[in-house]
Amino acid sequence: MKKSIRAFAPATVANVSCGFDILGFAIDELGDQVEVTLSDEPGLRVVLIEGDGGRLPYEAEKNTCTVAIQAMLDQHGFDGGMEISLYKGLPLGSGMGSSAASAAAALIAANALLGEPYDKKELVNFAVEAERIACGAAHADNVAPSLLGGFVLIRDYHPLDVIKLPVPKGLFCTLLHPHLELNTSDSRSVLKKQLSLKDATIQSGNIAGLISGLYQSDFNLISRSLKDVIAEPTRALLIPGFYELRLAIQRIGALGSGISGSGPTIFVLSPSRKVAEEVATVGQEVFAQIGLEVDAFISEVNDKGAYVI
Ligand SMILES: Nc1ncnc2c1ncn2[C@@H]1O[C@H](COP(=O)(O)OP(=O)(O)O)[C@@H](O)[C@H]1O
Ligand SMILES: N[C@@H](CCOP(=O)(O)O)C(=O)O
Repeated sequence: MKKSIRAFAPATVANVSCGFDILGFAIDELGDQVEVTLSDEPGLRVVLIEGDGGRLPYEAEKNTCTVAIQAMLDQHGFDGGMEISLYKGLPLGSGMGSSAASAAAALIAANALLGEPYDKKELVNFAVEAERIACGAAHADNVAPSLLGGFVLIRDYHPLDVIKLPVPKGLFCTLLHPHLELNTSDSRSVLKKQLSLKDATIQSGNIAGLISGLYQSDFNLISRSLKDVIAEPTRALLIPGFYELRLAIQRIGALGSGISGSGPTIFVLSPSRKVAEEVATVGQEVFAQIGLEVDAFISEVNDKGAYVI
């Protein structure tokens, strides 16, 4: 029988407001699964995709699963074949790192089939190549937390320097996914190309504050730091209900809200499960008032990341 390995990789919240392209965290349970099977026929082939409504490409050079594995094999030198089956658990263009979860799960499974020549941090180098074809930018703030779990900082891209950060106990996230689709490439195209010195200073203060808050488990500091002057001002205009939700969750004790990745999903951090649940209820009311359906999901920060099933 041909050898197969199946892996799961979680959804992720990239940027976390003040960490544009340099910070992300992983979510529990929601994610993609990929099964990779060794084949006698050389090359990579996507043989099955389920859960995508027939929208994802089977071409190896277009699917993030195969692009990521190919980047790994180019370095590894393996010249056999692999067949890839993708089971999508994440909606496309949602801002929950859908393209990244596929790449991360594919790499974990293929790496395991080869006897784990690479550790998870090394796999990030291959996964960013998949993001390059998915949205035109090799950003690592979805693939790194999806692979490693927890909060992950991308200190540098050249070369990649990926740092796992502590996860404070009792921190909960509510994801509110309005039934809209935003492609990451489109949401990147609305970003302003220049940053003022004033905004660079504000953003630096907040990212430093957020990371300090994670190290100190200081919810108040985390709350004060969840601000974004780079991407949010232009992207929030693409998400109806964004500011109404922010006002509503402030009244019930949430720490803060922001755009998950490039949206339209909104993440809200809370100091307890109880508040996170109230956020889900309030969020559904806010979106109902503007006639938008929304899925709410509550999760602790997933510290495990992608794994072989
Ligand atoms: N395995 C895959 N899973 C998801 N998207 C993929 C995959 N392979 C290629 N893509 C492409 O990536 C784009 C979706 O990525 P993106 O808009 O960044 O969504 P998300 O924000 O959820 O990651 C689509 O154009 C899709 O065709
Ligand atoms: N840093 C990226 C993150 C995109 O995340 P996604 O989940 O929307 O793909 C960006 O802000 O463009």
